[in-house]
Amino acid sequence: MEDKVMELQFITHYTDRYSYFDSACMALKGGCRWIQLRMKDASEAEITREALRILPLCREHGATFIIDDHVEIVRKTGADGVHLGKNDMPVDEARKILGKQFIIGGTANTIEDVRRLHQAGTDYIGCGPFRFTTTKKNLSPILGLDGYRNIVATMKQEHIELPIVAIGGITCDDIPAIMQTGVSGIALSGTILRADSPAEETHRILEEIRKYRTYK
Ligand SMILES: Cc1ncc(COP(=O)(O)OP(=O)(O)O)c(N)n1
Ligand SMILES: Cc1ncsc1CCOP(=O)(O)O
Ligand SMILES: [Mg+2]
Repeated sequence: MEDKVMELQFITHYTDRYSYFDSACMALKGGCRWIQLRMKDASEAEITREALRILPLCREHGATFIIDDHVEIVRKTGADGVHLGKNDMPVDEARKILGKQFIIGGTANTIEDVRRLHQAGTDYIGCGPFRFTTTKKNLSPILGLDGYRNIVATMKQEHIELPIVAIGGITCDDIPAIMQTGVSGIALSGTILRADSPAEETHRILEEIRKYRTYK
């Protein structure tokens, strides 16, 4: 996976305003090239149906397509990868099923989580929450800027090289400070879905991230 793709991951979330497909369309229109289909409380059949609509759209835009939680749906649909948290299938088990060709992301809230995910062979880490958000139930403790600074510093000391994507309640105004903690990118949902123009907001967010991002 190209380093450049890891700048912004748009995560879908149920709203009365937009379908999952429409929200993915708007993020892609705004220039995002990394989409995560997250459909909490939906059946496997519903997630599979939506994934099969969004996958060709991501292919047309040269975007990476990740599905939340469901290793088997990723394998069946040929999506690019899966995102797994502490209550999902362990990353090493998912790796045995998916092999090296698929991307596996993992959720971390502490440096211990990062170490464990690194050992297990994760490709990137969604690290958060930055602040409180209603998009996810049962949030882990809030990290804030200091949380990211400490995690990034310890990773450097321990030579752990893994892209860290900050997540949780992030808006465009937060991006300069978060990017300056040394994280690789940003994952978000609500701030794009609540915007008057989600595509324009995606574009604005990407421009902000790019001001602070150094490409390897
Ligand atoms: C990029 C990214 N980071 C973290 C998460 C959260 O995953 P998880 O802890 O499994 O919680 P749910 O999203 O499944 O509710 C994520 N999805 N994406
Ligand atoms: C999936 C997830 N994991 C931690 S916070 C979060 C939700 C991110 O969405 P938002 O940007 O709306 O807070
Ligand atoms: Mg999960």
